[in-house]
Order: sequence, then C-alpha cells, then structure tokens
Amino acid sequence: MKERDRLRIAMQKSGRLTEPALELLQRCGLSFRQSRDKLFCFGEGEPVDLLLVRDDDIPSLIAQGVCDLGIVGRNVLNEFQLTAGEESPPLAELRPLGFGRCRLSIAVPQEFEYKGPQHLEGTRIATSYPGLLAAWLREKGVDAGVMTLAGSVEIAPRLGTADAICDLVQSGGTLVANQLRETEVLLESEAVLAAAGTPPADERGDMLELLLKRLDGVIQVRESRLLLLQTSRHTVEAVTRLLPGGPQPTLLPVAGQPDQLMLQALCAGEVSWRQLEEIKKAGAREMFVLPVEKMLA
Ligand SMILES: Nc1ncnc2c1ncn2[C@@H]1O[C@H](COP(=O)(O)OP(=O)(O)OP(=O)(O)O)[C@@H](O)[C@H]1O
Ligand SMILES: O=P(O)(O)OC[C@H]1O[C@H](OP(=O)(O)OP(=O)(O)O)[C@H](O)[C@@H]1O
Ligand SMILES: [Mg+2]
Repeated sequence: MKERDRLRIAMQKSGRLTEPALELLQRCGLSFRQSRDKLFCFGEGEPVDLLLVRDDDIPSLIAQGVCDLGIVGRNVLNEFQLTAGEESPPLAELRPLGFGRCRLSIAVPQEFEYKGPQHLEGTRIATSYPGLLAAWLREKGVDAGVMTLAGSVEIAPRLGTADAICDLVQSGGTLVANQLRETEVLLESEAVLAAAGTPPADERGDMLELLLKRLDGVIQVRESRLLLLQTSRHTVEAVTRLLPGGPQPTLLPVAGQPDQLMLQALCAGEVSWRQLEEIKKAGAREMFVLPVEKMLA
C-alpha cells in the first residue's frame, strides 16, 4: 500500500472542542471540502485532511499512525499515555491551544472531613480518569479504591457507590449542584495539538513544520492586545512599569500638548479591568484596548 502523503488531523466530531478547533485550523489557512456530518474532510489548497471522531479515540489514532496530529484535551491525552500499555509509542504535546480549559480535580461531599490526601486512605473514588487518579494516589502514598465510570461520575457519592470523585471541573457548577466540594487539582487541562513522538520524515513533516509556524502566529496574535493611552511626561515611567508583558512601548508626542505623550504597547495576553484601573491611577487617560487582527514583524 502506498504511504500516505497528506497530513491527517484527528479532531472531535461533535462536542466542546469542535467549533474552536475548526476555527483555529481555518485561521491557519486550512479549509475543507466535505460537510461536517462526514467522518473525513478533504483539505482544499493544502495537503491536510481531517478525521472527525470521538475525542477518546484521538490518541490511539495517532499512536497507530492513522493520523499524524490530533486536537484533544490534555486530560484525554495524558490518560491515554498512562493506560495505553508499553507497546504504544509515546505521544507528544506539540502546542497548548488556549481553549477547552478545565481541570481534573478530586471532590468530596460537603460533610466529608478533608484536610489532605491522607484523608482519602481506604475510600472509594469514582472517575473516568483511572490512570491519572492512580498515578496521583501513588505519588501521594495513598491507598484508595479507583472505581472507573464512563460518565455521570458526580452522582456516585449520592448513590453511595463512592466516597469521593475525580472529575473535570470548569465553572464548578456541576459540583455545587451535587453538593460536592473541590479539594485537590490533579491536572490543569486545555485543548492541545498532539502528535507521535517522531515527526514523519517525508513531505508530511515539512507540512507539519509549516502548520506549526502558522499556528504560533495565530496563537500569538489571538493573545495580543494593543493598548493605547495618553499620559504626561512625568507619569510615563510609572505607567510603563504597570504595563502587562510585551515589548517596550512606543511613545509619540501629542500635537499642541508638549507635556503629553501618546503611548502604544503590544501586550501579550488579556488586559483586565483591574490592570486598566491601576494604570489609570498611575496617571494614564484616554485608554483603549484593541484586539490585534494580523501581525507581521
Ligand atoms: N465543562 C468544561 N468546560 C470546558 N472544557 C471542558 C469541560 N468539560 C470538558 N472539557 C474539555 O473538553 C473536552 C471534550 O469535552 P466533551 O464534553 O465535548 O467530551 P465528550 O462528551 O467526551 O465527547 P465525545 O462525544 O467526543 O466523546 C474534554 O476532554 C475536556 O478536555
Ligand atoms: O464545572 P462545570 O462548569 O460544571 O463543568 C464540569 C462538567 O462538565 C463536563 O460535563 P458535561 O457538561 O460535558 O456533561 P457530560 O460529562 O455528562 O457530557 C464534566 O464532565 C463535568 O461534569
Ligand atoms: Mg469522549
């Protein structure tokens, strides 16, 4: 059989990661011919195709070489690595992608007395992440029962089938609704670009490199904000010290106001209301925070 010469990316067919993953790939200049109810989408323009699958299947599709890349939660990727067995090749997390953020946490019923991992000794913990939970318990030297459930983990304590749970948390709403309290964070997760440990040595490897460069550009722009403000010459130093990370700001004179300066700064990441208020207190006014559309240094 002829070796595949087009790069193939596995992503979630329908779920939380689907829309943001597609948007990210589109921003990287990829577009696909087939409709999304098909499992396979042929890439137009670039030799990159998509396979739409259940998110749990993504790591094994990469490990088997069916796909070169996958967009999947770090929780699913790491769980696979811990449970796949030694014959499965190690996978790599190439890039964090900044969406699908959540955490894998232990939670206990409100009335459970919890002062540290040792309080889990001898308990039964329900989870869909037995590999990650067992590794954490081992690291903490705690002997507890790991009960694997495919879903609806949060209901197990109320049913009396578990004493605690280990599940994904984002807003914490599910825990509150089930009278559970978060006690330990095992893993901070987000969607990542996953791949086999060794990149393909043919033209797919070149395409992968190109894609990573585009991805880095897209991520950098997406997280950048342009901050514009006015300040006087004697407060500009204090204002500059408070600017969120990024290259040195550009200072421009303001026509007709020799004491005033216009400051322009590229910030690496969100600029919060709190930060703006602090900067204003230091002497800034007329402040604008703008998203960056494209950037070419
Ligand atoms: N509440 C949440 N908020 C944000 N991200 C989450 C949340 N819950 C899960 N995630 C992340 O999104 C990923 C996909 O979640 P989703 O609920 O769509 O998966 P699923 O039900 O297992 O889907 P599939 O049908 O593909 O198996 C999770 O593996 C996790 O990385
Ligand atoms: O902290 P929260 O914001 O409440 O989010 C956490 C919940 O989200 C996910 O479930 P989902 O809503 O996908 O339901 P499912 O697992 O039953 O599909 C996860 O399994 C938690 O139960
Ligand atoms: Mg799933």
